[in-house]
Amino acid sequence: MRLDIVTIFPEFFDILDISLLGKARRSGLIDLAVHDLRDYTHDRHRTVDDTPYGGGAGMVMKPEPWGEALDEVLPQDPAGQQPLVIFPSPAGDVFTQAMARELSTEAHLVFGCGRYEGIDQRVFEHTATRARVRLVSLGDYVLNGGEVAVMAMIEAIGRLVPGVVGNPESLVQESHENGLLEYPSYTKPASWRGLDVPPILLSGNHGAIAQWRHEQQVERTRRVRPDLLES
Ligand SMILES: NC(=O)c1ccno1
Repeated sequence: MRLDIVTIFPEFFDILDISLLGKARRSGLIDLAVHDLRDYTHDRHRTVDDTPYGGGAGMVMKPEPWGEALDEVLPQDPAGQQPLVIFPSPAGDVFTQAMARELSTEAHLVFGCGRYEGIDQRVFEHTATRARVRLVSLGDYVLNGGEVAVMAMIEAIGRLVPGVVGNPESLVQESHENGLLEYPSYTKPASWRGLDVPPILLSGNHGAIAQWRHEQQVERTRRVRPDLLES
């Protein structure tokens, strides 16, 4: 999987050199490049924003730097499947585990990190003439920019790329994978500060353990996220 990130804070993504994603990059499972939007400006101040047409508070990201950055990142003649360009936005489709799994099968994802009051609308329109474009939201709240959202999405998507997580079994019983929240987990010691591990987990009866875990998932989901049981 190829990942490109366009941002005015490239150093924000230095953390992607460590942990599972860093290992996936070194093994070649994931090819990631971060691009500084200011490298596509041509004035002394490396300007990426300007005042909004129609007035209003704040600044809007100029289209020209975005156009030149995406000229470099997107294939000029997309022979194969067009890349998917994702712009984090509170106005986007809500990011879910199902979406993460869907996106983990993409060959090339490009993430465009907006800042200020947002990106000139024509960037989305022009990019859609040469790639698939999706606005995606982490949830109903506003961040100062897209970088935090892109970090979360890359983590959620990257870990689902085959080979990134050592034991794929560990991906199966996670929250939201089967529409339910995960069951509670325990490890040694069997008793800690007067709190004991549920005896069923020490029974060695794998069938009974699986049943108990499913019951825990349903109970936790009903208590915390009843909406998941409606879908
Ligand atoms: N809710 C979000 O994903 C978001 C992205 C940028 N600002 O907010």
